[in-house]
Parts: sequence; structure tokens; C-alpha cells
Amino acid sequence: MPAKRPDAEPKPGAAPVGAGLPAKRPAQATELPLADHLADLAVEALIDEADLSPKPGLVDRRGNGAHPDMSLALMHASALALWPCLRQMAEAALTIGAISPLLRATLGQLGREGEVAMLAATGGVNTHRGAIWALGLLVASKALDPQAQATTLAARAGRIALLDDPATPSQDSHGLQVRRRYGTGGAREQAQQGFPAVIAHGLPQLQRSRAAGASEPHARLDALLAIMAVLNDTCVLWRSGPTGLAAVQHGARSVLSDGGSATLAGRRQLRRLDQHLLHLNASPGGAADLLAACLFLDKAGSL
Ligand SMILES: CC(C)(COP(=O)(O)OP(=O)(O)OC[C@H]1O[C@@H](n2cnc3c(N)ncnc32)[C@H](O[C@H]2O[C@H](COP(=O)(O)OP(=O)(O)OP(=O)(O)O)[C@@H](O)[C@H]2O)[C@@H]1O)[C@@H](O)C(=O)NCCC(=O)NCCS
Ligand SMILES: Nc1ncnc2[nH]cnc12
Repeated sequence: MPAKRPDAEPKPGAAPVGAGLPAKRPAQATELPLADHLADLAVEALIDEADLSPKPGLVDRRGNGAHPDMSLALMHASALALWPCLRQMAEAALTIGAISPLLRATLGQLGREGEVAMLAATGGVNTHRGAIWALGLLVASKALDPQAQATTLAARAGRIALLDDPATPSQDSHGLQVRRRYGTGGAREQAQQGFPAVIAHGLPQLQRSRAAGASEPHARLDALLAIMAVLNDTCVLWRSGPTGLAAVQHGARSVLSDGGSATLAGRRQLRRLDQHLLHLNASPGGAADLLAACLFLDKAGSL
């Protein structure tokens, strides 16, 4: 959880937290400005994703997976460094009030500033570029319509992503190089289509696994696997090409078809997948970002 901020403190003389409210209502939802609350939820989703273990090929509580330049502490530092940028994105959406070229340009500028903050916090390592993109759009979408549920939020985020940002630098990213080489879409297209990997796969799997009695960490691991099974992850393609992507997608499906991470057979498949990905130097970093988006939508979609 991010550190509690000064403006989260009750004002002197204010009614005690929860006074007159049903006992279980989260105090934070009623006390904080919406932009602060959405930034808190987004950062919490990033930290929950990083902590979740055992994730194949990724940084988690066990170690740095296929990323010699990352660690769990670095992921946490990166997530916390993104709070101001995510808050400003929500604030911009609240102020501008509608999907428009101005909102797109403002989010683009804030996103680039967020990337600078991330790189400063990590000493130049790209820990969360895809997450800034996905969560930035989703936080803005929720700020535009605080009552909206997950599917509507993701679809509206997609409409923002479809707008051009004239200030987008013509930098040759890994994602663009992969797109040229293999003809697949990446983070941009996933957002523009309304995050189908999350809405049609990650979130339903999260709910199915919970309903089947899986613990919360197992349900979240299953949601990650459901995303991995369908995503054209440019992080995987960049590092290990179509062979790596096939291994990720096939391996993730095998865990789920063997009963998921809560079963002994599923855990055996998961261990095999982790070893295989480390051998290939493959990392499903894009799927990890989308798991954070899924966890954000799970909470923000039911506020
Ligand atoms: C539109 C942008 C997302 C840019 O996209 P593009 O594809 O051009 O750029 P990339 O730099 O490749 O970043 C995309 C990141 O998105 C993640 N990702 C990959 N595939 C998907 C997918 N199908 N769906 C969703 N998300 C996906 C992925 O992030 C993770 O991978 C990171 C590590 O990747 P990489 O940099 O390749 O690093 P390594 O493999 O470690 O490299 P080596 O060590 O081998 O050198 C990991 O940390 C995760 O974060 C991709 O990295 C968007 O970013 C953009 O336009 N930004 C500009 C500002 C803006 O407009 N912001 C809007 C704010 S709302
Ligand atoms: N847990 C993780 N490990 C490696 N790259 C990531 N990008 C986002 N989350 C990640």
C-alpha cells in the first residue's frame, strides 16, 4: 500500500471516520479526493502484481525471474514513483471532463513525465512502461465516469487510446520493432480494443477461480495465466520471438487446463512453465502490466 498522504487525515473537528456509515464501508473511498483514491488503487494494483508469487519468468517475492536488471524492491519503488503521475491523470480527466484531443494530449504529456519518474526511480530500467499506459487510460476513464463498471471503463479507455497524440515521439520502441518484424499488435492495440485480454479473459478467470474456492493469490495467478494464454506480448516477442510466445501461451493454457494454480497438477505445470521461460529468457512483462490493470478494474469497477 502507498504511504498514507497528509490530505487523507481527518480534518480537526470532523466526524470520526465511518460515523453514520455501514460498518464495512471503506473509509478511504469517502475521505479522499477521487483522483487521490484512484491513484492509490492503481499503485496498489502494481504492488499486488509485483508481490504475487510464483509468477513464471517475472519478478516476484522469490527473485527477479528473467530480469537480471530488476528486483522486487525496484518494482515497488517504481510503483510508488508513479503515484503523482496517476493522480494527475485522474485530475486532468476530472478537469477536462470528456474524451477529447486535449485530454489525449494531456495524458500523453503526463505519461511521458511518468516514464521519466519511473526511470529516475529505477536507475534507467523499464519496469512499468506498459502499466503507465494501461493504468493511465483506465484511471482517466474512471475519473470521467465514477459510476462505470469494468467493461464500460475499459471501452472508454480504448476510445481515449484511439485518439492521436501529436506529441508522441517517433522513438523506435521494442514494441514497434516487434510489430514490424512479426506483424502483431502490442500495448497500443490492446488498449484501443478496450483491453480484451483483461475483459474477456483475466477478469472472468479471476471471478471463476474465486467462485471455485481458490485463495485470492491463486485466483490472481490464474487471471495472469488467462491473460498470458491469449496476449501478443511484445516483451516476450522481443526477447524470445514466436517460439517464446508459443511457449508462454501454450504453457499458460496447460496450467489452467490442469485445474489452475490452486491444484497440485496445475502447480506442477506452472513450475515447468517457469523453468522453460527462464531457459528461453522469456518474460511476460506485458501480461504482468495487464494483470495490474485487471486488479485495478476489479476494485475500481465496483466502487
Ligand atoms: C503506446 C505505448 C504503450 C508504447 O507502446 P510500444 O509498443 O510502442 O512501446 P514499448 O516501449 O515496447 O512498450 C510497451 C510496453 O507495454 C507492455 N506490453 C507489451 N505487450 C503488450 C500487450 N500486447 N498489451 C499490453 N501491454 C503490453 C510491455 O511492458 C512490460 O514490458 C516491460 C519490459 O519490456 P521491454 O522494454 O521490451 O524490456 P526488456 O524485455 O526488459 O528489454 P531488454 O532487457 O531485453 O532490453 C516491462 O517492464 C513491462 O512494463 C511493453 O514494454 C505507450 O507507452 C506510449 O505511447 N507512451 C507514450 C506516453 C503516453 O502517451 N502515455 C499515455 C498515458 S495514458
Ligand atoms: N513482475 C514483473 N516482472 C517483470 N516485468 C514486469 N513488468 C511489470 N511487472 C513485472
